[in-house]
Amino acid sequence: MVIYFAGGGTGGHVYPNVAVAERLGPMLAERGKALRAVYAVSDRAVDARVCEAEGLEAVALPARPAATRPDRALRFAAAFRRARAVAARRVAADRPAALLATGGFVSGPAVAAARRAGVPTALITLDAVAGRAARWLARGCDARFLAVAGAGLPEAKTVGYPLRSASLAAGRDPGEARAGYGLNPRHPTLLVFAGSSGAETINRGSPAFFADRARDPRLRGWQVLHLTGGKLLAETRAAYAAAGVAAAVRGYEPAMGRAWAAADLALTRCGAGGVAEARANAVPCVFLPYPWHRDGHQERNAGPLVAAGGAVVTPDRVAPAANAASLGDTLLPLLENPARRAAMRAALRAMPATDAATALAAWLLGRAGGGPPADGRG
Ligand SMILES: CC(=O)N[C@H]1[C@@H](OP(=O)(O)OP(=O)(O)OC[C@H]2O[C@@H](n3ccc(=O)[nH]c3=O)[C@H](O)[C@@H]2O)O[C@H](CO)[C@@H](O)[C@@H]1O
Repeated sequence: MVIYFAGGGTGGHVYPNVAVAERLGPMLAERGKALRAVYAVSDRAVDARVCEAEGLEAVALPARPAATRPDRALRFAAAFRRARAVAARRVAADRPAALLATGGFVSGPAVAAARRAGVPTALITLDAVAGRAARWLARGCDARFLAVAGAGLPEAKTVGYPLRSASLAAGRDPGEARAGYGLNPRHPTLLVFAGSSGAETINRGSPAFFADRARDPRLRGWQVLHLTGGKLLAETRAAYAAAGVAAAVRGYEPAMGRAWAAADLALTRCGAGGVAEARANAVPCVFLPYPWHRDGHQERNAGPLVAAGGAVVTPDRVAPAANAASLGDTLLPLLENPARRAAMRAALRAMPATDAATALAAWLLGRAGGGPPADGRG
């Protein structure tokens, strides 16, 4: 059975689809059917990298993000039509039984092509704020789901965020995870990363924070696992070395569960995926929201974790020196206080669990006409 999964432009739009396919495969197998998952992604390098690493069958659509400037609107419309035409050709050839979209600018043309071909479509809005594009897209889909209640699509059902197994720390030993990165298995570890693409402000700000406090006894023993997103790899490595901090600096970790398992605390953005993983893995966080979004969705994504007492939010002040100074007020009190970190971890563990991947897989199965399991169970 062919199912289409649309969403791309960043890892945060592809991985939730992988999570749903992971659940749907066994459900179909129980019914004597095999899943062929086809991922409609963007033609950006970041999507190609994720699809290659995950071994996904991908259709790269030449879509572009919606333009806010009027002089770019024509270019957006032309790219939309081109991407829809590519998607339509593939949909006609593959005849998918259903399509799930996670948003991002490739979802629009993919959903449009599927609808014209009569394919049932669903949208999951991952962020705590449904932007203009998500609201527009939602109108064209047969079913609407939310990862976070109150995101601004009143008729949508809240199911939580679909998490793939590779992003879960469960079953991994923290000491072994640290040793796997060449770190001391017994030392406390700060995980630093900025979503799927990395951020120069965090890649520079975190080493600057440690450099400013090179001899501070409160940081004694701490080591860092820093995933740069491929940006400034050599510079970040050199900056930690100059600050005298034991650090494993990597470009990208395909199985984030390993990194979460190694972590006692995380310094990160609050993209929908990062927040959901921090919560599921019960890792306390200092969140630095992406500073250039106008709708404040990253701050809102972090809201439930902050309200539960499992995370704090502090603005990304962009300049490394400014971030190094402000992290002194937010990160330092957590680094030096194991009891507070333990309380934050407990607060995250107490948050209610969801299983969005199963809920979405069940919708796809129902709309695709999966039928009952072969052994007759309902
Ligand atoms: C700058 C920007 O606009 N970011 C948006 C983008 O985030 P983006 O895709 O960057 O971030 P998310 O936090 O949603 O997801 C990142 C994913 O990448 C994974 N990962 C990260 C680093 C690594 O080395 N390996 C790895 O696998 C994480 O485990 C996570 O699953 O889409 C999200 C979902 O709409 C939004 O909330 C974010 O605001």
